[in-house]
Amino acid sequence: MSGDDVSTTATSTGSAKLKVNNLNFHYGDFQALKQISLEIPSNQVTAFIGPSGCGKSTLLRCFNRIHDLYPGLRTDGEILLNGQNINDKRIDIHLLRARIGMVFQKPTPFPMTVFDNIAFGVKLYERLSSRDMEERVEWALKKAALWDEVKDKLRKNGQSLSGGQQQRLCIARTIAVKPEVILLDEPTSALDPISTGYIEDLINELKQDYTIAMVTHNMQQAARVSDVTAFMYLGEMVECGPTDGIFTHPEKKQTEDYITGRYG
Ligand SMILES: Nc1ncnc2c1ncn2[C@@H]1O[C@H](COP(=O)(O)OP(=O)(O)OP(=O)(O)O)[C@@H](O)[C@H]1O
Repeated sequence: MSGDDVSTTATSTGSAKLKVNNLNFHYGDFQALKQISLEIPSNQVTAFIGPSGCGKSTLLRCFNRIHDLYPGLRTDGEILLNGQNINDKRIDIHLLRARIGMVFQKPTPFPMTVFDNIAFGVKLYERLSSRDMEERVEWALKKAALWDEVKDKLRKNGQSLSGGQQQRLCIARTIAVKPEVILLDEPTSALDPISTGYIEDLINELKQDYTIAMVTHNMQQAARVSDVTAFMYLGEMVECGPTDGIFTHPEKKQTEDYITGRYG
């Protein structure tokens, strides 16, 4: 565990919640991330963009060590969460995943009731009375802007909701354990424009309480919802900075070519 506390490090956009230093990642012989360094500021939305296969999802998955579940994968370098290196083998991986929650591209509610979808994760970390659990479930559903639509369906199977509702249920499930960081991997790519609008509004609300890192293929979405944009190419971090600047006057030609649709 690192003794350095960088949680107050000032960046151009705010204090860093996550700080990545010289991160490399290998799938067997293939190096998917090369010397990645960046800061993810607190209470802001950082969007990762770049052509297919450039390593966006791989990087996001490094932030809560999902790769640990699979053999043959290798990582080196540091990822500091409030100054603590999460790649340190002494880190409690379950607690880490409570602090850094993840929502995937395809809505993945558990095959259980709406209520239990949320209560399940909370029970892994906390012992709550029935009443407190009911309050937590309601709180999470309200935060995820889903409560009004499901308050009479709490005992229905979560998988019976619409796709957009299922994705908000997954966001509610993530929020319910009170994480510090929420990772969103193309959270709207399976959704219609109305559901996408809901999720984008929600992301905007959630950044008041959480730090958000998201992968998106949709450049308009990155421009609409993110404060910071990171452009990746072939496993490298090409450019990272305030979203306005990246979209109006990128420093690197590769970034400009990508955002103007010249490749990718
Ligand atoms: N399990 C795996 N085993 C081997 N190589 C992998 C594995 N997962 C991803 N890769 C490779 O790592 C590179 C980065 O993949 P990754 O999924 O992170 O890219 P991405 O930028 O998120 O792509 P997309 O936008 O298409 O989702 C790609 O070349 C991919 O083929």
